[in-house]
Amino acid sequence: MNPVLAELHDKARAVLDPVHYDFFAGGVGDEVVLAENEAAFRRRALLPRVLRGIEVRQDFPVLISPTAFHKLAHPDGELATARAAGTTTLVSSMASTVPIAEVVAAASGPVWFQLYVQPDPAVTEALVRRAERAGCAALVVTADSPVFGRHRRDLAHGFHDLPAGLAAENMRDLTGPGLRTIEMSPAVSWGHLDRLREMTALPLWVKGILHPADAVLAVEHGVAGIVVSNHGGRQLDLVPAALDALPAVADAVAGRVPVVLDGGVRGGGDIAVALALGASAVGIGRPVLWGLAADGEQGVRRVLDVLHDEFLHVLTLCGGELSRDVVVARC
Ligand SMILES: Cc1cc2nc3c(=O)[nH]c(=O)nc-3n(C[C@H](O)[C@H](O)[C@H](O)COP(=O)(O)O)c2cc1C
Ligand SMILES: CCCCC(=O)C(=O)O
Repeated sequence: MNPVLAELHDKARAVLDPVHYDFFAGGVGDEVVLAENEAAFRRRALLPRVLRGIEVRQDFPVLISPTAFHKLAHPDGELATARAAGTTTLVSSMASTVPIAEVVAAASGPVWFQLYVQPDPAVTEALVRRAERAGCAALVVTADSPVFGRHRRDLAHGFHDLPAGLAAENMRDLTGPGLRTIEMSPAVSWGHLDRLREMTALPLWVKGILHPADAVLAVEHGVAGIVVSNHGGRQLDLVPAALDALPAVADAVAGRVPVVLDGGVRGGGDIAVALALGASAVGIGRPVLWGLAADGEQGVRRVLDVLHDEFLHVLTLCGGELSRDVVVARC
């Protein structure tokens, strides 16, 4: 792991309420997948090409993955994350503790809105309109959550709700009192995705694809892009590491839409490996939360800066271009 990210993680662990730290850090079940997401990168080595005479000039292929409840990490919450994002795309969770319009207003780069399709179509449509009005540049539908993941750390702490004063602000005036604000529903299907495409002109991404056949379906249903993700090991503790699922999905998609990988990216070398295995960019989840908890806007900026710097360094050492053949197993 990049040492700056490790330092920010340590600081976040020290400053956060342990219950909130565990909400951010934890995974589902025995946390096998949580560990595997990072371990999968350690199982790969890069086989650099040399003497290619290429000076690296490349956009930073990173998005901020959607994570809920940033005010649990820092009082400025998603406002700090948005300010720190700069030109990096921020995928803002529907479960943000700042309303999406304020997140977009604080950002200088693109903000995408992550959506859990709600059982009540009127609530889903209201959220889409809210994202459109706010000026979001895309919708990201999370597909891997037909039910809430069972996070043992949260269950052990009895952590079920936000502390007084914090709320999932995008839901505030949409769901009646006494309702659990955000619902997950196993009834959500490709038909819902089709209806969303008809409902809005915003590009529609789908997040949480692992099976190549679902990647093909997603392309057939007209998505603008796919996020290969196991939700950071927070949904089903039996799935492969996100990185291990990437090559087959990239093959199935065959360049028709961009494929983003998230889960376990903890350094510039990890970004290079994911790109070589078929990703067009990676998403970063927890490291952003650690930066935010440790040092607010500055902390998030540091996370993005060190990843950018390290990625360019690794890319230069790899001869400037990444393809499948530069990744080998580390035996
Ligand atoms: C605390 C936390 C909250 C999350 N909230 C959401 C969310 O609201 N919507 C969503 O689609 N994914 C959510 N995720 C999953 C992330 O978008 C992403 O897939 C995952 O964190 C990537 O793995 P990483 O943390 O190893 O980088 C959450 C993850 C964490 C750790
Ligand atoms: C309703 C909040 C969902 C957050 C989430 O997706 C996660 O904690 O993984």
